[in-house]
Amino acid sequence: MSSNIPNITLSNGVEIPQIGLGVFRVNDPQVVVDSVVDAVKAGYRHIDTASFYGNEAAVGDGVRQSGVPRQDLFVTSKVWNNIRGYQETIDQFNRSLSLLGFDYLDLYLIHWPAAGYEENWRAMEDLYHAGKIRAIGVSNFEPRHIEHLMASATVSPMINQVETHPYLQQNEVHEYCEINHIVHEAWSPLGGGKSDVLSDPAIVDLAAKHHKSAAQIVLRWHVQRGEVVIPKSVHQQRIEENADIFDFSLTPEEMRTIATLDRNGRVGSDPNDEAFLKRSTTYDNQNHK
Ligand SMILES: NC(=O)C1=CN([C@@H]2O[C@H](COP(=O)(O)OP(=O)(O)OC[C@H]3O[C@@H](n4cnc5c(N)ncnc54)[C@H](OP(=O)(O)O)[C@@H]3O)[C@@H](O)[C@H]2O)C=CC1
Ligand SMILES: O=C(O)C(=O)[C@@H](O)[C@H](O)C(=O)CO
Repeated sequence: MSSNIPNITLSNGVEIPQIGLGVFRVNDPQVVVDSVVDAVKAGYRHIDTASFYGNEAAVGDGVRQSGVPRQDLFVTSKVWNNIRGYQETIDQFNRSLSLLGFDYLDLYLIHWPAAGYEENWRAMEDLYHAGKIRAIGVSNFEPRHIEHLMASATVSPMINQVETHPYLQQNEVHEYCEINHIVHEAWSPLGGGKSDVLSDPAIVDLAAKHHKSAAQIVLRWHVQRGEVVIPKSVHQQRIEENADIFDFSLTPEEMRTIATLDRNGRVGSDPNDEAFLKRSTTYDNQNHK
């Protein structure tokens, strides 16, 4: 099955497929490989991982078993909060590249705005200029974090990946990114399996009206806002379903209806939580939790 997933052009001209497969909390390497292969079969050309997820090697294996050339796939990884300083960032990037079995990355993100992120960024700028990374960005950055970064940066972030779904619409971040030519990428776009958003009556009504699933309505809402989304599933049917959202559209009134669902429905950690940011510098993988 092929799906016509469109690309979005980043500020440096690099194109990123608007839907990618997320693999956070997919711990069994074979399940990671199978999910990546299933996603590519379903038309995905974008995979989102991180050193924190502990599955970069399996993602690389999935890419090599997908039957699609590496250069036709867009792979993201991220540097975690325990990596402090310029050289540590360079070394961590090279560890991720080695685990993935790649000689370049399409996108590399600072995972959270932990103290000293300016130094992480300086290393990423050099890796970008050296052609080891095609695009660089940030994750979980509030506008104030980006403003602070830009005081010393020479390359502007091309993406900001933040928790976003109808119960946490991140409109301030969305507008800031739009004004500053930074693509808004949504993590936990379906609520991370920890939200009631997929059973919200308004979403369920729209799903019935469009003969689509609630997940497809939510993902269509994201893409019509111009966001990149990275839904995670380990089930082939859902992986296919999540990409099958380009044969319908939501009307302006329906988009306005979903806009009214916004509430502080955060399912993950909060970048404004300094205690979390400090604590997270002591973690080196997701299994600390
Ligand atoms: N930068 C950051 O700080 C963060 C980045 N991320 C990235 O974002 C990705 C996506 O976010 P994530 O939190 O994983 O979760 P999502 O919001 O993508 O939701 C995934 C959950 O929804 C279920 N699901 C998937 N598709 C459907 C469907 N069509 N219908 C019903 N349920 C469905 C999945 O179950 P099942 O697998 O059983 O189908 C899973 O439990 C992550 O995998 C990771 O790559 C995530 C967190 C933080
Ligand atoms: O936010 C949380 O509580 C999580 O577990 C994840 O957001 C994790 O911190 C992460 O960044 C995954 O990419």
